[in-house]
Amino acid sequence: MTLASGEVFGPDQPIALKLLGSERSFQALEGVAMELEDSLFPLLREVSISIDPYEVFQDVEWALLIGAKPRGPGMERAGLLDINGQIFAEQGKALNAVASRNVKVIVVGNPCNTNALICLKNAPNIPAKNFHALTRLDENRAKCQLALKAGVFYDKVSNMTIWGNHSTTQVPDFLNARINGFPVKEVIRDQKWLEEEFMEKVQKRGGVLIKKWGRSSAASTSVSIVDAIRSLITPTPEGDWFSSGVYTTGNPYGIAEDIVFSMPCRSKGDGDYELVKDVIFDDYLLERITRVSYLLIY
Ligand SMILES: NC(=O)c1ccc[n+]([C@@H]2O[C@H](COP(=O)([O-])OP(=O)(O)OC[C@H]3O[C@@H](n4cnc5c(N)ncnc54)[C@H](O)[C@@H]3O)[C@@H](O)[C@H]2O)c1
Repeated sequence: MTLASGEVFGPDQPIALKLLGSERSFQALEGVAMELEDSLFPLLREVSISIDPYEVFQDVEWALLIGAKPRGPGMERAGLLDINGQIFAEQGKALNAVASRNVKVIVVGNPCNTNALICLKNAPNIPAKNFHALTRLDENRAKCQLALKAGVFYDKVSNMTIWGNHSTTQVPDFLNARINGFPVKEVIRDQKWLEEEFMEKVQKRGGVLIKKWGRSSAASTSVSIVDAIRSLITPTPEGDWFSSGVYTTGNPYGIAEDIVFSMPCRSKGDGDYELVKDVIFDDYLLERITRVSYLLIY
């Protein structure tokens, strides 16, 4: 709805929404398409549905890969990876064959870092830099927790990096984050809270929400997808940055090459990004980043 309303790509940019479904979700998607059509969005010029990624991805400029099989009771992580690996390998091949050469791909379906890596490996004709794993929801959650603790509005929290994976092993970086322009540690003088409560709250928030609500977050996830797109098509405010799970080859931090890892990014607003160089590390942060990059490789 937000995409169709013009709030993301601007009031002068007509859009076509192509929805990729599975056989099981086709009817539900027809319902979604009806909702979109009946909303009479002036910028929405086309809504189409298919279960064939080669049809849906034809010439697309933005691909939001959300559909994935959730982990069911008793299912091993390896089993989930196997099923989702096949989905994202097929979608990567289809993007490689028919999407715009400039397509930006945001992988939401979990495990999103691994799925993004599988997808980009199957799309060798599209720059690996164009693939993102969504960690913006984690960034937003971290900003929210810091704002609540400091008693400020959340827009006062900046420079928030999520390092690593969209999972409980992620590293929310309170060393580089700022509140009202000051280092977090100068505003929240409670190292124990930062190292223990804050980290755990952000890492486990998704799971806690599922327990309470009975399903995974939907509203805040869609807001974070929109935030992630906006961050790539709007110049990043001076001195600030955003987090995204991106391809590590050539990274300046010493993180293992050839994986997808959430790192701090800046954009000129042209859809592209560069990694931020002026971040600082201490032993606590380095040790945690090393641990999560090790977990992603092995
Ligand atoms: N990265 C993040 O921050 C984040 C946040 C929330 C959810 N997620 C993940 O996003 C995914 C979707 O979450 P959800 O709550 O909407 O799950 P869901 O189970 O409600 O919906 C998944 C949908 O994908 C469809 N689907 C399955 N395989 C498909 C395929 N091959 N092609 C097209 N569609 C397919 C299913 O039919 C279903 O309708 C999950 O993997 C979830 O873990 C990630």
